Formats: sequence, C-alpha cells, structure tokens
Amino acid sequence: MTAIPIQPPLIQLSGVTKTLKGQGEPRPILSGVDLTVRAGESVAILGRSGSGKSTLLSLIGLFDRPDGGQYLLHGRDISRIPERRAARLRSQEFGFVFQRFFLLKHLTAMQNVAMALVNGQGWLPRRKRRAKVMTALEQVGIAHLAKHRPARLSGGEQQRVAIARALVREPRVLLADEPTGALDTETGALVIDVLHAATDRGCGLILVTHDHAHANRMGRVVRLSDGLLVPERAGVFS
Ligand SMILES: Nc1ncnc2c1ncn2[C@@H]1O[C@H](COP(=O)(O)OP(=O)(O)OP(=O)(O)O)[C@@H](O)[C@H]1O
Repeated sequence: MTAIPIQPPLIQLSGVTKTLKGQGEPRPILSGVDLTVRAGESVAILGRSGSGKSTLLSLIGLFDRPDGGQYLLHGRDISRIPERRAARLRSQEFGFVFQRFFLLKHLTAMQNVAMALVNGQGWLPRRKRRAKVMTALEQVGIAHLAKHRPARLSGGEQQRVAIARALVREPRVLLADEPTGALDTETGALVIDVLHAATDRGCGLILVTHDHAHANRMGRVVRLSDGLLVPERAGVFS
C-alpha cells in the first residue's frame, strides 16, 4: 500500500507578534496570532477599525515580516526571509485584492489583467498570455467586457477585473482586504461569490471585512481582538 503524502497547510502562523515602533511608545498590534489556512479553505477576519487586520494581511502577503513567532508557507519557514525572496514568493504565491481597484484607466480590462503577467511571469507567447487572461476574465464572469476601459465599467465590474488580475497568475492564496468596501451590498455580494469560487479551484482565501453577511459566506470566521485571533464561527476545517 502506498502512503498518501499529507499536504502541509498553505499558511500556518504560530504566535506571530508585531509591534509598531513609531516616534512615540512602541505599540503592540499583534501579540501571538495563530492561523492555519489549507488549500480550498476560506477564512474571514473581522475586527474593529485599527485592530490590526491590514497589518496581519500585510505580514501574510510578505509586505512585512513578524517580530516574533513563526510563519510557515507550505510547511517552509519564511518568518525571516529577505526582501528579494519575499518579492518572488509574493508574485508566485499570492493574489491581492483591495478596496480600491487600482486599474490603469487607459488600458482595457484585458490589458489590465495582462499587466499581472508582464510583471513577474517571465516571457509568455502572446497566444498563451491571451488565453490565460481570457480564462481569468471568464472565471469572474466578465469575458464579454474584455475590451472595455474602466470608465465604461461599473464599480463591481472594475473590482472583478481586479480579481481577474489577481487570479491570472494562478495564486495559491488570495488575500482580500475590504474588497467590497466601495460597493453597494448587492454588488458586494457578487464580488464575494467570485472570490469564493476561487476556493473551488483549490485556492486559499483570506478575507478582511467589516460585513458580517460577507464574512458568513466564508468557511470559517475569526476575529482579531486585543492582538489575538479568536474563533467567531468554526467551519468544516476546524
Ligand atoms: N505605518 C504605520 N505607522 C504607524 N501606525 C500604523 C501604521 N500602519 C498601521 N498603523 C496603526 O496600527 C494599527 C492597526 O492598523 P491596521 O490598518 O492594521 O488596522 P485595521 O484593523 O486594518 O483597521 P481598519 O479596519 O480601519 O482598516 C492602527 O492603530 C493604525 O493606526
């Protein structure tokens, strides 16, 4: 009988700490965060304004490093990696979606998505690049708007272009920081659907949100409170 190899979690944070050292007194923001995210799992992070949700997401997305604790990505310790390696992992492993869409207004939806391939994927033949871009636009349901510039797209459609741009590199983890913050409730729900669909393809999804309804669409809900992540609602993986 062959043993089935056990996949390590995509993300495993243990006792992660972060203190902000500005001009005044050092201020602890994260004081021992534990979080495990597996392939295909979705987690919502709730927490009051200023509780450190974006700080946590920037550590997970390797824009910053923890002061203490351990960060494993696919079982490998990346808690203290240098910026060069972090930059490579950021573009290979993560897709980012923010409240603002950050689309280039003179480029079409297609060209905006293709930018993510130009930056960091090496050289891809034109036909292959186009196919990848169209697949990503199809995944978010706006392939028919491929030739539209942002000014001709609604807020929800623009956010879907931004999600396609995050998906086109086939990230293993999607990090979404208030992705519905600039959208009305109905459009926001549609964007959450699109993000959640990525988990069906094995992507891990971490969603920072203030919206309880959106959080409840995720497999698991945790709350950042006093520098710690506490379970709010367990999911199938917990
Ligand atoms: N670069 C920085 N320099 C100084 N303080 C910062 C910096 N970035 C964040 N902070 C502070 O750290 C704390 C946590 O900020 P963070 O943005 O992570 O919170 P948040 O939970 O995402 O808030 P919100 O829900 O309002 O977006 C806040 O008090 C914020 O003012």
